[in-house]
Amino acid sequence: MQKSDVLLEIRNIQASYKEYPALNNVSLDIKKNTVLGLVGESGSGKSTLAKVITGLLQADTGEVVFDGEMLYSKKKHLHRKQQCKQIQMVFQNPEGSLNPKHTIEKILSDAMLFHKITDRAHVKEKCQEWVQRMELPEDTLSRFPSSFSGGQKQRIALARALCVSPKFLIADEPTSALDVSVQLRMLQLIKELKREMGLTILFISHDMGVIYDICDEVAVMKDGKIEETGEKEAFFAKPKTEYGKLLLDSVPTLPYLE
Ligand SMILES: Nc1ncnc2c1ncn2[C@@H]1O[C@H](COP(=O)(O)OP(=O)(O)OP(=O)(O)O)[C@@H](O)[C@H]1O
Repeated sequence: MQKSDVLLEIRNIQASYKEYPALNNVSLDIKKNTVLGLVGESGSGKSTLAKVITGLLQADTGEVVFDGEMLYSKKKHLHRKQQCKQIQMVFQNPEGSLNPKHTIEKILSDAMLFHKITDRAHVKEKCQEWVQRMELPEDTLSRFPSSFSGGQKQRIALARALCVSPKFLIADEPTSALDVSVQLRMLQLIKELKREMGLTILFISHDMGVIYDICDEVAVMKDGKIEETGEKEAFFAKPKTEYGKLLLDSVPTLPYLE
């Protein structure tokens, strides 16, 4: 693999909460235009890795290189604003990224104006485009986050993340709180937007059916370490490690595989 094919290089990251070592020498390459599924049991360090990539948590050692540029190393934070624009995140709980006191119009326009995606004269039009793209109700822009269903809130959070035209999206269990039909539509939307926007995605999930549906590659985490990585098809056909095998064996059904 050529270096230029890689969007995000994570090199030897160690990260801890006080004395607790949550990430132990994690290295991972994420290729441009791919969806990498990050799986592993609860507490294995998946969200911690996401926090390090987004800069929410400072790593103790290691480096993160984004699109050939050092994002940070040796506790130094570089290119903070650039990082905010290029790397966006959606969480299991969309409320976390939606200010309850702001209308959806304010939430979307503040993000686009801050990152200079458009100017004041055109921002409302852009907000409206996102409402349509996300198949949200017509009156969405004048409403507050609490007035939407879980699935709608998650689509607003996705619009909030993608309206600033990031290159990289971290999706941390974005569909796990949704019922199955709403979950399927959300996954379809993510796939469509990935194609349209040329996004690279780190998709964290416990659901191996969802991972199979949306990902190109899989990385397995256990106890703060990467156990194995590989192409999705190869992983699902024959995991390289006992733990990978255990994860697949513990899945009762894989509806997306049928
Ligand atoms: N703020 C925190 N303070 C102390 N320990 C934490 C904190 N956040 C996470 N941890 C610990 O770090 C380890 C990794 O947690 P993390 O949330 O990254 O796991 P995860 O793989 O994302 O789990 P899940 O799948 O349940 O979301 C766990 O043992 C967790 O208890």
